[in-house]
Amino acid sequence: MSEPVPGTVTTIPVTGAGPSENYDVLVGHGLLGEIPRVLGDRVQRVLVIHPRALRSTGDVVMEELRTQGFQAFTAEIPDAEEGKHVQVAAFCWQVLGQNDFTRSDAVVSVGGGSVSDVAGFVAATWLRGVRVVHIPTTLLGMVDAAVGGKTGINTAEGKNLVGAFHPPAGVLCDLDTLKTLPENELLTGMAEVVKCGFIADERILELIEQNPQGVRDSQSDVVRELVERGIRVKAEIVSGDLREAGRREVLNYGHTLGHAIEHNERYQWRHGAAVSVGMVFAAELARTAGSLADEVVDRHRSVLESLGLPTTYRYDQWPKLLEVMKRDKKTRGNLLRFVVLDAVGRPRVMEVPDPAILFATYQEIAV
Ligand SMILES: NC(=O)c1ccc[n+]([C@@H]2O[C@H](COP(=O)([O-])OP(=O)(O)OC[C@H]3O[C@@H](n4cnc5c(N)ncnc54)[C@H](O)[C@@H]3O)[C@@H](O)[C@H]2O)c1
Ligand SMILES: O=C(O)C(=O)C[C@@H](O)[C@H](O)[C@H](O)COP(=O)(O)O
Ligand SMILES: [Zn+2]
Repeated sequence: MSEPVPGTVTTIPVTGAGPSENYDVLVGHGLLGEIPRVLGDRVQRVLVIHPRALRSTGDVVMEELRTQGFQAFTAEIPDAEEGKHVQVAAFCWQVLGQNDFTRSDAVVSVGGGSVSDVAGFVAATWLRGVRVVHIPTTLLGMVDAAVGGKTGINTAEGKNLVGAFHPPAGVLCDLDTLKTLPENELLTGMAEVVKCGFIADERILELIEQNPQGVRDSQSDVVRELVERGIRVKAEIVSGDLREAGRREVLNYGHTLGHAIEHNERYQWRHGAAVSVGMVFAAELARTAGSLADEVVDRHRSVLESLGLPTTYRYDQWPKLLEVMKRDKKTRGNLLRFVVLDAVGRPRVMEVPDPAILFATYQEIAV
């Protein structure tokens, strides 16, 4: 077990509706040894949920837990979006049941956002809620999915349609785990970092623009700064609105079209890639409405394309995308709602009652 390097652990606090919903996100190297402390004294049994690709990290976590006197069990789940399925949740519930997990026991997720989403949902629903600790192993998981307590699974009709708000007891972002992450996964995760840049922290955009090589190296100083800045943006927003009664919706920037594209691609596109197209669409929508300057729209394309992310989608798919977007969680009745910008750092929600406006905007990104 690697020991944390003294002085290099960053702690970012997140607050919920009450003290039991407060937790810390730790960023650093060699953090896996922190798990027992984050789990707390009362926990006896721990279910470690991970996909096959993270088996060796899962084994390290299991070993650490057993060394510390916990009863540790494992559930190996299908990879990526295949894991966000009700049958996978049912499998995990079965493992919890067969091993007598009580309300004082816990779940640990080891993996990307798909794993923290389904493991968080399992923890939220088992006995109506047990502790969960997330160990994100993708950039996207660290800056976004593991933080904030949104959990969920997909259904045939759409993305994340079933879920719960269930804040973790803690999040351990061990940057060492990113060493094995393929570059494509690092870059698709950057889409959510760019999102944080556009909605709240322009310095993020500058860092990406100024460090085209550094952003491709998961162990670089600039990636660590981006991870920490992304987490701070998310932590600040969810701390005021855990259950998405209002402002938290801005974290959905680019997701209305993005989720529809993921569904349309049968989840063969990564989430971040779809959100990248969705952000350009949202920027064009704001330009159509006359609220966003041309140069900010252009900046969306230049930043995202510098990361190798897509910014266009197939023209003939519009009717199918529109159907799926009607089930977006921001929709109210028949009214579609989109997060748009008035400027960098100034997001708001825009209601779009006229599908013709959406179609006209879609033509700006369609190929
Ligand atoms: N709950 C939230 O707030 C929230 C926020 C953002 C995204 N999400 C969800 O997160 C999911 C996307 O997460 P993601 O991009 O992390 O994808 P992912 O979890 O599907 O992981 C992507 C791939 O990377 C592999 N992988 C993970 N860690 C690795 C490592 N260290 N080394 C090598 N391979 C590794 C996985 O096995 C997988 O094949 C989507 O389902 C999205 O909806 C949720
Ligand atoms: O945390 C949030 O709130 C977000 O919207 C973050 C998104 O990046 C994330 O993809 C989230 O899972 C989307 O949530 P949904 O409510 O649109 O399913
Ligand atoms: Zn997202």
